[in-house]
Amino acid sequence: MSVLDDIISGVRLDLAERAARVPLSDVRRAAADAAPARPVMPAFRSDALSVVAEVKRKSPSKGDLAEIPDPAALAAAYAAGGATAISVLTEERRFRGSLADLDAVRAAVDVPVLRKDFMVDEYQFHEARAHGADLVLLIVAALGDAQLSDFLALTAELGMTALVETHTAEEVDRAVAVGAELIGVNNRNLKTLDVDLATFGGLSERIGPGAVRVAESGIFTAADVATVAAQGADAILVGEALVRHGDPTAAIAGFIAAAERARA
Ligand SMILES: O=C(O)c1ccccc1NCC(=O)[C@H](O)[C@H](O)COP(=O)(O)O
Repeated sequence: MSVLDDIISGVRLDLAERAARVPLSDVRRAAADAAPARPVMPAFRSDALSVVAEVKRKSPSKGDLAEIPDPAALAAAYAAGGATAISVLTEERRFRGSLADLDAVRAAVDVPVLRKDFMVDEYQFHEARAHGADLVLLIVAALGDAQLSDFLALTAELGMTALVETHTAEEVDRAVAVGAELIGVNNRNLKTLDVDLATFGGLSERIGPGAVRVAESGIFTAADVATVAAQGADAILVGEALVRHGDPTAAIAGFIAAAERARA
């Protein structure tokens, strides 16, 4: 079983437990009653590099990263540095995230908030919206074609935007074919956890100019940002480097400046 399969097994167990406590009909109602999702794409289509800054306590590849006792304060620091969106890991077993983190972050910032999880069931989309998510993650490797298309449609129906994550040429083609507007290339292979920053560069052109291109994972330095920006990244998604940084506000501002220099 791959790491991704293993994570998804745990996600399904936790989901079954939540669904037994709160039926889908209640979650649907809560989603319908939630404040509308914030617009996402205009900010991502601006000329400057967009930074999606992640609240990440722990990961399967690195173990414990940071305590983050106050995710709202961290998110506010990210927004102050110019983050375009905040990614909140809500998976509990492997990342020590929670829906409570999502609630806290959504209440603390005005920028859009991504529910970063392993979305495999309709329930999670209504749940994401009920907890204020403006974006959700769709991992192409975890979904069949019909699911990918249905979940993209459900995301839009709920007023949210999908970040459609890929790692191979075939997955990029599937993301483009389904009409994804925001396509991520994860430099981390979720089956082996190997990280190779060159993955983005190898797939960027294949995405083409129609979608916003997001370079995800393994980005630590201004030089890393310059590399992916020169390869066509419109946005970066960064977790570990920011949660371990003493001054995440300055780090994000530095990433944006590095991209500007690389493109000049
Ligand atoms: O981070 C992991 O180890 C991981 C393992 C398996 C599935 C997903 C995983 N991470 C989710 C992410 O995509 C990253 O948190 C995100 O791209 C930020 O990565 P990084 O900047 O390298 O922390």
